[in-house]
Amino acid sequence: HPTASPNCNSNATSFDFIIIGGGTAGLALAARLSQGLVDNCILVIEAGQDGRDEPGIYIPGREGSTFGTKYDWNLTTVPQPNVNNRVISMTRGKVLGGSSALNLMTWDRASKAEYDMWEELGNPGWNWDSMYQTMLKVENFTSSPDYGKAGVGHGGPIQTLINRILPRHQLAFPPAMEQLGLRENLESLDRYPIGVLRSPSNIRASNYTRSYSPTYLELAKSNLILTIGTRVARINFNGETATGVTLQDGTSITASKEVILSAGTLQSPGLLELSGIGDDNFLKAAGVNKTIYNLPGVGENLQDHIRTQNSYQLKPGYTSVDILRYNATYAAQQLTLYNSNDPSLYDYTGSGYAFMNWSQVSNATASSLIPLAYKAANFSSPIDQKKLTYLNSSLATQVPQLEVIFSDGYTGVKGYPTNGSSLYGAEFFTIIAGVQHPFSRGSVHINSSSLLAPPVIDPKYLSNDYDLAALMIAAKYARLIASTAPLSDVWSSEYEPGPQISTGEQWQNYAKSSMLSIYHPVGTCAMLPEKAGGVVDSQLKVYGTKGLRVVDASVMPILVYNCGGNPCCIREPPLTL
Ligand SMILES: Cc1cc2nc3c(=O)[nH]c(=O)nc-3n(C[C@H](O)[C@H](O)[C@H](O)COP(=O)(O)OP(=O)(O)OC[C@H]3O[C@@H](n4cnc5c(N)ncnc54)[C@H](O)[C@@H]3O)c2cc1C
Repeated sequence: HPTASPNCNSNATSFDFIIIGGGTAGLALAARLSQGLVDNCILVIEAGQDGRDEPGIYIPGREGSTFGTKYDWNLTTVPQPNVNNRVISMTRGKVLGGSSALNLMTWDRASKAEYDMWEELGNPGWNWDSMYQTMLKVENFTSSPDYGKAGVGHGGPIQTLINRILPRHQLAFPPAMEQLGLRENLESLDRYPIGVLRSPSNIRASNYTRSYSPTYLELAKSNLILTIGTRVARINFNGETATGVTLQDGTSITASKEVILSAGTLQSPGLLELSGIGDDNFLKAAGVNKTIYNLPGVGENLQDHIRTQNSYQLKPGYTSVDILRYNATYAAQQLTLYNSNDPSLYDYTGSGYAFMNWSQVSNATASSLIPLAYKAANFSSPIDQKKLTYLNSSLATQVPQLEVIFSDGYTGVKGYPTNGSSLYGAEFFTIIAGVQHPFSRGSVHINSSSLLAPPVIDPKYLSNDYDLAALMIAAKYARLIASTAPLSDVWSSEYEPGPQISTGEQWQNYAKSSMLSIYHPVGTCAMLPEKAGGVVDSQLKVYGTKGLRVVDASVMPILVYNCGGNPCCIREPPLTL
């Protein structure tokens, strides 16, 4: 393709647009800008390396193997007093593609009502109808008899499919959920997700590799310049106008039109603060000398999904992905099959899902949780008011409150049995149960003017009785699911938490000791009116500035069920430029 200008190359020191962060949203936006503004020169600056040749990233069945490696920012929360003072991992991709390189490849979408709520919160144009059309443009679904026709897109860059590998014992999950009153829903991506289903995954059908945001680069023209392994230290300003960025090594690069921040929910706020945009008090305490704009919403409103997980030992005759961890010969055979593009256990991604509201757990559950929600809610917060609406209006039947994931293999907190122990070599499945609209909202801020100081992440997990009770109910319900036929026929014992947990107090303690994040932090540069704590307006422009936007999952004002900011959730341009 012809370049915008001969000066649009990697040696340039001036660009039209600079995008900070070549992650999920950053690369999608960069490619669409490149296509739409062919005369403009666009620079993407990504701190991580290119991981497209890394098997831990591209082999679906190796999902999770990159956590804690150089591809992960290895962020953690501060100790969380309500979960036994534990420090919770906040896995985030530090690699081209960002967290889409590390995520678990579940391709799903929230309910219509949850997107419509963004508009009701003061963001004209951000509703199901407009976002759905652009979300469909993201994907190219390979049709399957195991999934419906509505809700899937065709012709987009991200390849999605129904996984060809299905653990035999997972076949018992949908009928167990149906026994518990849930219906099958094979069009879960089309407005109403409630039901039990086999979820699509973002995998390329041609070679069974992860299909994720770097795929967008294939759409880009040569006016897109990508710099990897380079960290932005701050955004530069002339008065209130963003003029470019300074890199970690001190180099300055100019943006003549816009700087676009896409460093993710946990790092975009810090870059704003280091650049002088945020709550004046935080900036001063951290040693940031110059305030460009006092914007107290920066880094606040942190919301995340929470989960527990129960694990069950499979009866003899069932093979789970656990075999790949203890049987090296079998694992090598499966890898050979994978590398020959034959069906292999390494194709595996989680696909057993159920979404439901509290009444579907039981009417008594809904009745007991609603008063706790009213106690937990901050009535001056529009976010909390909307969360109450989900629970206590006609929307209660449409908006999922509980997500259940049938996860093959052991994915608990206690740990897989150690080599030498009697259960080493046993195989498990895990029922993960996630609370979708918790009321806890926390924050992420800098506490130092040094770029290298990790952000102070405090999600305030389980800081109210609703979240704790909901998580406890979720854990108990996971046992009920496992104990319902025909799923009850495939396992011999509950490995975690174990049958000794039975009283209300014990379940409560289990919820506290086993709670984990489900990796969907959002909301810290919220798209809300400024007086409601917003950081960006409905064009994603940062209040009090010119030439600066934020486009990543941090702008989501209110958590949507399950989908944490995958491109399936993030709207593509056009915005007004
Ligand atoms: C383990 C895990 C599992 C998940 N599973 C799913 C799933 O199955 N389905 C689903 O829909 N969602 C899932 N999610 C959520 C989803 O992946 C994220 O919400 C989404 O990827 C966030 O996109 P983003 O663009 O906001 O941020 P990111 O994709 O994280 O992008 C931020 C980018 O900015 C870069 N960066 C940060 N600071 C700087 C700097 N100073 N200079 C330059 N670059 C910088 C980072 O390296 C990164 O590449 C999961 C997430 C994780 C972590």
